[in-house]
Amino acid sequence: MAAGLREGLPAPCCPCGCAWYFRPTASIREELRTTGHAVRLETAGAEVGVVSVERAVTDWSARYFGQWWKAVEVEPQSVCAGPLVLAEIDPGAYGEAALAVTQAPHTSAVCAKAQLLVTRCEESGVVRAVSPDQALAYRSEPAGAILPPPRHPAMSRPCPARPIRWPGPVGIPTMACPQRKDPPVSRPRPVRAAVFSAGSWGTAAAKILADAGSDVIVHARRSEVADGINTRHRNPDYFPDVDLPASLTATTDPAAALEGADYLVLSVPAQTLRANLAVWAPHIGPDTVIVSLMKGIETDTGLRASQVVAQVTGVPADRIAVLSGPNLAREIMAGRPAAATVACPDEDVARRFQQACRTSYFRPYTSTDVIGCELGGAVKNVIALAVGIAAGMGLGDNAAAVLITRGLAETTRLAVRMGARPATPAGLSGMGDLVATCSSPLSRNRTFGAHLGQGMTVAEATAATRQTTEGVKSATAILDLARVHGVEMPITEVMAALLQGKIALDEAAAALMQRPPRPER
Ligand SMILES: NC(=O)C1=CN([C@@H]2O[C@H](COP(=O)(O)OP(=O)(O)OC[C@H]3O[C@@H](n4cnc5c(N)ncnc54)[C@H](OP(=O)(O)O)[C@@H]3O)[C@@H](O)[C@H]2O)C=CC1
Ligand SMILES: O=C(CO)COP(=O)(O)O
Repeated sequence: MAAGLREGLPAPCCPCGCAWYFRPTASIREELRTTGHAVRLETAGAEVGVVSVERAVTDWSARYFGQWWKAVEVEPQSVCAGPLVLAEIDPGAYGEAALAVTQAPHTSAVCAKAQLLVTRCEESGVVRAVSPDQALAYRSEPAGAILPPPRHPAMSRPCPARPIRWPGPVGIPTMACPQRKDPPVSRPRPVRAAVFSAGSWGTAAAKILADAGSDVIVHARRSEVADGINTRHRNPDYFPDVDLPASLTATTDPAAALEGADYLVLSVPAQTLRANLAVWAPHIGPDTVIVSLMKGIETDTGLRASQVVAQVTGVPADRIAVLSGPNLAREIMAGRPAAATVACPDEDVARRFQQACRTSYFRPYTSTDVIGCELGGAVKNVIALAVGIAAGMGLGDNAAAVLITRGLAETTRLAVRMGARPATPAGLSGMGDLVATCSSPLSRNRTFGAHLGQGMTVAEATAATRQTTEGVKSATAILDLARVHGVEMPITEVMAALLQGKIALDEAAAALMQRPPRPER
């Protein structure tokens, strides 16, 4: 298996004519052989080599697969592949692969607790697969060798393996995660949660967790916010009028916040996640579960927040959860009832977090559909912008209802095409959040839209908005995803054009109303 490869010649390589996006060139083979890193994974009956130019990839393989199989670091020259699997992590190449796989007849499977969409070319035997949860694409060739076979007797045996020394859990053969110091133990409550950051939703989520009995520490980037929480039990900037539980503390030190944390709960603006997380990642413990509260799509990559988390931290998908639903922070701070969905490929992880954040006023449900939950949360912000515009222009309640209903239709189309379960967009993270956000004057996205509808420019509306308005940046990223996946999203398309200054308000309304008539789907 060769992973993390970014160059190569796109070449048609199946008799069926399917063009694949990557073929290892001779120079890449040489680079892998000379400067690459390799890990051999052994089970009782099989062996596989992972070779990559990026150490992070082989480290991750050892850490992840080493929990079940024997993992040893070896010289890359010792790896001679028979069947060859290429794994591609480049977001652009992943997007192309996802499109190719989803447009061909394909099946859905679960591999390492993540969904895998698989298609096979009968003639060539080439298997292509994408894991939407992890933004990983694979291509398996029935034969081929990525590195030259050993040429002399000294090389005909595997190179002396360097064992990765960490104790495996009892009963599991050999090696486990290099970062794991002890076998997993069940922790007595209270669990410890570190909430990054101290904005609207971070503060409300911290309050929920503390009210549920968890030991909660908030990471604030400004010391005056941390001081306010520690000394006056109030968040002076976001909720100066609401008392926080006295047990809730805050710090500006990420290492202190993450010390012994069972959960890292992330609530920063989606476009800042990658850079922030890179700084925080070294302090994340080997067993810490990461929970994303964010409802945005990264503009440069088209990745969902959980995918960014996986990329930056190397934490496996079954330790990354998302919480999403109709959760206007101000209402939750007032103790008004709300519900949400906790989604994780590992339902046990989702159940544990469900327990950790269950209160008399907050009712979490569980799901394994991370894709559906995250897309529902991201797209509803764009639809809320449109509903806000309609409200600002005084277009009436019928128009709002049309936008919400057709907004749900386009959310569902995209989510299902990207691997979500069709029922998820109809749930709390989809329709539930869409209704709350599009109806409430508390919504920042709806309010931003209303400003536009009343005649402000995008720059003026941005200046008038202090808090995070994810839909403004995510609209274009979602539209790009729609195009990659061949899905029609007319409201998103019009919103992206409007936000980019390509069309005016009246043109936007006309563009939606004058679309060719069609059946309701
Ligand atoms: N508010 C809500 O009701 C809900 C929000 N969400 C989602 O939660 C996420 C966060 O939103 P929300 O809490 O509302 O946003 P806010 O604008 O209220 O708070 C943002 C927080 O992130 C911090 N922050 C801003 N920019 C940066 C940066 N560049 N680096 C590090 N920290 C930064 C802010 O710190 P500082 O104060 O120092 O600027 C603040 O603590 C979004 O994805 C949103 O869609 C989800 C459900 C409900
Ligand atoms: O996500 C939210 C409610 O669930 C908050 O929406 P806004 O970001 O538009 O305020």
